[in-house]
Amino acid sequence: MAHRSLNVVKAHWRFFSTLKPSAREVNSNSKMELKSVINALTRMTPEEMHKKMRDMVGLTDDDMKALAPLLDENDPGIFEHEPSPDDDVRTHVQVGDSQCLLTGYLKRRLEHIPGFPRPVKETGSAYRISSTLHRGIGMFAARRLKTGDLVADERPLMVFPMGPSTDLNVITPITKMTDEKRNNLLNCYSQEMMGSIFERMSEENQETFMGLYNGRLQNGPLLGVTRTNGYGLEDALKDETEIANLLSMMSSNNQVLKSMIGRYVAVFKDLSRVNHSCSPNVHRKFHMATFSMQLRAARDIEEGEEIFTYYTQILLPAVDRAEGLAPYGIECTCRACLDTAKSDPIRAAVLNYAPPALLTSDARIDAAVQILAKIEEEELQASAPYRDTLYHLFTAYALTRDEKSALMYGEKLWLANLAAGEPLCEMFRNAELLKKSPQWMSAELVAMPERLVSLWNSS
Ligand SMILES: C[S@@+](CC[C@H](N)C(=O)[O-])C[C@H]1O[C@@H](n2cnc3c(N)ncnc32)[C@H](O)[C@@H]1O
Repeated sequence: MAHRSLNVVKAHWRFFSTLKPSAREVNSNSKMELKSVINALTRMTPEEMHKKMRDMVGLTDDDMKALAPLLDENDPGIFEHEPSPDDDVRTHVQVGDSQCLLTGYLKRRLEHIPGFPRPVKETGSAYRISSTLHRGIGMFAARRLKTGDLVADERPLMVFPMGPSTDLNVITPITKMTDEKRNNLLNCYSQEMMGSIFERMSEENQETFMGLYNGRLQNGPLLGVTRTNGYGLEDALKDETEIANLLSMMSSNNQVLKSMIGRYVAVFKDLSRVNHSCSPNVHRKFHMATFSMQLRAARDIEEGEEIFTYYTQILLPAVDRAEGLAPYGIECTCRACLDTAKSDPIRAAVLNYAPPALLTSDARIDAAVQILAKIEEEELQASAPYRDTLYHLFTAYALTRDEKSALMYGEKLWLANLAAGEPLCEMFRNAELLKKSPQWMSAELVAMPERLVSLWNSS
């Protein structure tokens, strides 16, 4: 519950930190009074600000309860880390059927999650795995899926660390090597790690693993399969202590090595069959609490449509995407790669779009609406600018009190957050809640500066 309230407060804080410039624009007559109100607001702690706003707009305790995000079932809770000598020692850990090689720190972090591992969700046969025409095996929607629907939730066959351990005896000589020597050494090291994980897998999982596509035969059987099929788990599962250790002791500026330390890769039975598209139709997100990766529909998907994720950054120009896909042996033939003259400028516009803190002028709203249209036309709903643009449009229309447009964008925002696995999504789950959101409440006040000042003075 404390978590929920904190999340609401954080959302309020995020909104109010954008309030200052627009409130000044709204009515220059009450500029001085407004300025002092807003100065006072920005000096408050989030808790104080939250209480003040509640009192001013007359929200009841029931309203606040309804507004609080539902319990985040994937929340792993807080971990107070007590340093221990085995923090950086790697040990084999089995989670369900998954075989993992994790540091002592990460093992303890997982064990600290209440109910770990929490159950993986049933997806009710939302997908099937079968052959594609030109991309080997792929994943397909077995029924119609709506934006935000869960497509798959799966534990990995194996999880292994990307980099060497941060033991000084290992790191120091590595940082002094030439690129070629270092790569060779890291390959041998990774082969060894992979072997030790593989031999612990059940026979069935070993067979499944070896049946996955190997597009990197030059890396050998185990490492080849892993590099073809592994998903980087990024911030969802990482060892912060290894990263902090490395940064404090490494004088070398080797970015590749730095990006590997503390990071993990996971290989899956079904999720590793999902092919790449530069306009992917799902989000993927790993959750520590269930120790599983979820795919959710980023837009509506028809029955029989292929499910696509991304293997490279989708907003980059086609030539840069091709570079990212080359190690997978992929020459992408998606619509965007076939018509780069049309697609590249659209993606550049989306990538470079930086909405002002508040969009309240017509010209700014028009610019955001146009960017949103480009995102939808180019099918980039799985990219971060989609949610950002929806958030800004919802806020702008709430502030300009265009209820119909605000609710339309608010609902899209809720679905987009749900699809991305963003825990705050529940705050916007229906029109009633949208109308009690901080954005909506502030619209009432900012649109009438005199009322804001008098309410402020009386509350
Ligand atoms: C993780 S696997 C995906 C499943 C794979 N298709 C299979 O048959 O198991 C990655 C490999 O799939 C193929 N692939 C994935 N996306 C592709 C695409 N857009 N175009 C062509 N091949 C693709 C490439 O061979 C790539 O190395």
